[in-house]
This record gives sequence, C-alpha cells and structure tokens, in this order.
Amino acid sequence: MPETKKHVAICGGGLVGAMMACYLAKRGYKVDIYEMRPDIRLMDVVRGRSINLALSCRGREALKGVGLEAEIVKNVIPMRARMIHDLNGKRRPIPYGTKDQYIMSIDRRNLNELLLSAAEEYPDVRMFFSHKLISCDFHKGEAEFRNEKGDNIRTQVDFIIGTDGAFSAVRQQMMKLKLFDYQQVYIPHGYMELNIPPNNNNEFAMEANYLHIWPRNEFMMIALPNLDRSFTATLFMPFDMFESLDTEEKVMDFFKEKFPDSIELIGAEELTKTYMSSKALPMVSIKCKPYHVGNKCVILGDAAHAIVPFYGQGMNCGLEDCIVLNELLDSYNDDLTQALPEYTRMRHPDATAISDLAMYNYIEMRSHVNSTMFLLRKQLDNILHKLFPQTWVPLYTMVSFTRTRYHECISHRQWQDKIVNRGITITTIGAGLGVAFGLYWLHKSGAVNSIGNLMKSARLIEGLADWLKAGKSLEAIEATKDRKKWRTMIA
Ligand SMILES: Cc1cc2nc3c(=O)[nH]c(=O)nc-3n(C[C@H](O)[C@H](O)[C@H](O)COP(=O)(O)OP(=O)(O)OC[C@H]3O[C@@H](n4cnc5c(N)ncnc54)[C@H](O)[C@@H]3O)c2cc1C
Ligand SMILES: COc1ccc2c(c1)CN(c1nc(C(=O)N(C)c3cc(Cl)c(F)cc3C(=O)O)c(Cl)s1)C2
Repeated sequence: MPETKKHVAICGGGLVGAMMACYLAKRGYKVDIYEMRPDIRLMDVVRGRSINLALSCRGREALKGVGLEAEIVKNVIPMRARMIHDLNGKRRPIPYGTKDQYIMSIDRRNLNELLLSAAEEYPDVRMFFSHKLISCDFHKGEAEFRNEKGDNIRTQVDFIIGTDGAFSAVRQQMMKLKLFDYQQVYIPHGYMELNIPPNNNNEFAMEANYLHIWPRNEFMMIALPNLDRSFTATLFMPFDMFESLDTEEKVMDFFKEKFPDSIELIGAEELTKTYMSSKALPMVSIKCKPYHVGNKCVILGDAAHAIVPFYGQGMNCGLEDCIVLNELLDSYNDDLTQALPEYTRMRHPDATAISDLAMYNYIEMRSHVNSTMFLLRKQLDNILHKLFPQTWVPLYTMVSFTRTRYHECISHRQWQDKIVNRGITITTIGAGLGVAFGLYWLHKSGAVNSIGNLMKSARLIEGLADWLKAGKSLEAIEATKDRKKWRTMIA
C-alpha cells in the first residue's frame, strides 16, 4: 500500500518558504503555501526590506539542490572584491579570494518570484496569497488564516512549517509552550536605502563587480549593484543620528563631510528628497529554541533566527536550513518524529554561531578600531591564505565560500587566533627585552640625556615594535608550516 503523501502547510511564502516548498514538493509532499501578502508577481511595487542581497555559497547550494542555480545565476551580478571608499575619495579593492571566489548581488523580489514560480510548477503545490496566519494548534496540526475578505480559513495538515520571518506568527504560537527559549535584541542602528542610478551613458556609475563600502566607524554605507546598472546603497547609522539630520541642509552637510564622493553618485537633489521621505528601519537579532514542536511543526529562516545583516548571511543561512532539513528527511526516511528534533539539535548551534558572528562584525565595524582597519585585516587574511591555503582559511572565506558548519568556522578561527596571539606574545616579550637593552645601551653611551629624547626614542621603538609584531606573527606562522605542529604549539 503506497504511503499516503504527507500534507504540509508552509506559513510564509518569502525566500525560505518558497525554497522549502520546492524541496518538499520534490519529495512528493502535498504542499500548501500560505502567504500574508498578495502575489508579488502581480504587484507593481513591493515594499519591504533590502532591495538586493548578497548570495553566497550556502544559498547557491540550496538553489542547486532543487535545480534552480543555473536559472538564478543568469540574474545576478558577481562581486569579486570589496571596494573601500576612503574619506578622501580614494578607493581600494580588497579581493574576496581567488578569481572563482565571488559573491553575487541578487534582486530580492526577482529571487522570491522565481522560487514561487518554481514551487508552483509542482503538481501538488497550492499557493494561497493574502492569507495571514492568525493561530495554529500544533497537536491537531490545524492552522487558521485570515484572507483578504476578512474570512477565517482553517486547514488540517500532517505538519506546519513556519517561514514567516523575523516577526513570525508561528513562533508566537510556539512561545506559549513550556520550555521554549526566546531572546531578541534590537540594535541601536537603523538602515536606509538610497539609489545610485546609472550615469548619463546608462552605465554603472561605479565599478560594477564590487561590494562598495564606505566604512566610517560609528556608521557605514554599502552598495550592491543591480541588473539595471544602478546600485542600491544602504546607509547604516544610529537612529539618533538619523533623527538629528532633520533638514535637507543638515543631510547635505553630513554627506559632504562623511560621504563626499557619494553625493554626485546619488545626486544631491535625489539624496535629500529620498532621505527626507524615508524612515530608517530597525534591525533585530532573534534567537529561540527549540525550532520544532514534536512531529507537528518546525520553523526555518528568520522565523527561527533573525540576524543582523553584517555578514550578508541571513538569507544564505535560511536557504541552507532547507538543505539541512531535507537531508534529515532523507536520513530518517521522512519520519518527522526523528527528523524534527534532530533538526533543532543540528541547526541551533550553527544558527547561533552565525548570529553571534554577524553581531560581532557589527560591533567590530563600528568600534573605536577604524572600520577601515577591520576591512584591511582581510587583506592580511588573504596573504596568509595564499601562503597556507590548506591551513589558514579566513573566517569570511569559510562563512561565505564553503558549507563549513557555522559553529566550526568559529572554532577554526579561535584556533587561528591562538596561533597569532601566541606569536604576538613571543614577539612582544622579545621586543620588550630588546627595548630595555637598547635604552640601557643608549643611556650608557650618553645618547639619551633628556626625557624628550627618551620619548622620541620610545615612540620610534614603539613603531618598530608594532612593525616587528606584524612581522613576527607572520614569522611565527612561517616557522610552523603545518597544522600538526601548530596544534602541538597550542596544546
Ligand atoms: C538591510 C538588510 C540587508 C540584508 N542583506 C542580506 C544579504 O546581503 N544576504 C543575506 O543572505 N541576507 C541578507 N539579509 C537577510 C535576509 O533579508 C533575510 O534573512 C531573509 O529575507 C529571510 O528570509 P525568510 O523567508 O526567512 O523571511 P522573509 O524574507 O521575511 O519572508 C517571510 C514571509 O512570510 C510572510 N509572512 C509574515 N507573517 C506572516 C503570517 N502571519 N502569515 C503568512 N505569511 C506571513 C511575509 O509576507 C514574507 O513573505 C538582509 C536583511 C536586511 C534587513
Ligand atoms: C544588502 O545589505 C547588506 C548589508 C550588509 C552586508 C551585505 C549586504 C553583504 N555583506 C557581506 N559581508 C561579508 C563579510 O563576510 N564581511 C566580513 C563583511 C561585513 C561587512 Cl559589515 C562589510 F561591510 C563587508 C564585508 C565583506 O567582507 O565584504 C560578505 Cl563576504 S558579504 C554585509
């Protein structure tokens, strides 16, 4: 007797919901997608969050898993390097890696539409737009929706999947259950999108295949290219700074001081008009556990782990959630009683890791340490990766160019940090002894006869020590070529 097809209700037809629908339809499930908004494929304008996104390895692998990668990569723009815009207008590229290591700028709406249409191709997929989930009974497998007419629609299914985003209604229902952990943090920064149109020859106004970044410590702007040869720039700033720029003149003065090269790119009039008519949007970091309820419900994507965008991984992580769940359904032969708890056990440490990494990047980028330095350190990473390709894999390379589990990316980086810190410690002690000996010798030889001279010498030596530190840590790494030796060293 052929097993009856499992019937699933997917609440939320965004990027992750539409993707999961493809995976489950491919497995032969009956899939009903309930989406709160109208069908975005029929709408003129779709308001929402970022217009374009950085798609990297994890998201790309998810697309590959349902045969959509080739279709998608026709509609992306490769970004092979960051382009750092200094205050003085100087620009410098920092490559992401080798020539075949690039991330991709993709239009959010285009991706969502393509995923919805791909899901719709499957015979057992039904889509209900303008249906907002209002409640669900996990134990009965029942879900209740309100449609555009205000009617309540109920359905009963084998299990419910919540892919309804950061403010998930499915997660809201889960929060009523005991032993459900939840935390959310709104960061004090907001974001606002600005458009950089094509130039007068209808060409890209800046180098196209780059993720453009204006790092300014407490705030920053980044810009990703679009297929229409425009860029979508996203300004990240504390809300109180956004609010303090409350006249066109203040906006213009601010940009003249902080992002002078962007004024001509955006257009002075467009800049002030857009700024004064837009509101900075919030960014929230949400963690929760478990992601499942028995064998009746599981949440994926932002519904399970909304993260700040400072690693460009939220969507990539959510799409990878689909791969992980699909692989578990394979492993447990579609037995949800085993697959769903295992999904929480496997995925929670990784989602927490990328959430913490993104938050760390946010803090690092805006910290007192010049955010340009934060980005230039990637250059050191690239050099070390060239020298020791198997052993020194930069953190952002593991995150954005491999499917290394997020939590393993962190443990690998901690191992690298130990190496460098150990190298720096040895250098510092050596330099300290050298300085002491040097000063003693200078004193004996009568070369240092006043504090001023002493300070001058100290500053000179400090600079030398810094240089040594950098050099020595490279040397420390050079000296212990392979990992085994490194491991002994830090054991
Ligand atoms: C400024 C910014 C920049 C970003 N940049 C990147 C990037 O470069 N790379 C990257 O990987 N990620 C990025 N992200 C993160 C990315 O946008 C999210 O991680 C991703 O959209 C999550 O997809 P999702 O399907 O889980 O949720 P969503 O995209 O939020 O989709 C949820 C869907 O559920 C629907 N819904 C909500 N409530 C209900 C309900 N009650 N009933 C029915 N339907 C409902 C919504 O209408 C929506 O269609 C960025 C985010 C921001 C804010
Ligand atoms: C549409 O809105 C947004 C908003 C933020 C981002 C993106 C799209 C895409 N983002 C990516 N970040 C990385 C990364 O690994 N790191 C460490 C970086 C982190 C920051 Cl904050 C940064 F500015 C550059 C890099 C960098 O390395 O280029 C990628 Cl790789 S892609 C951030």
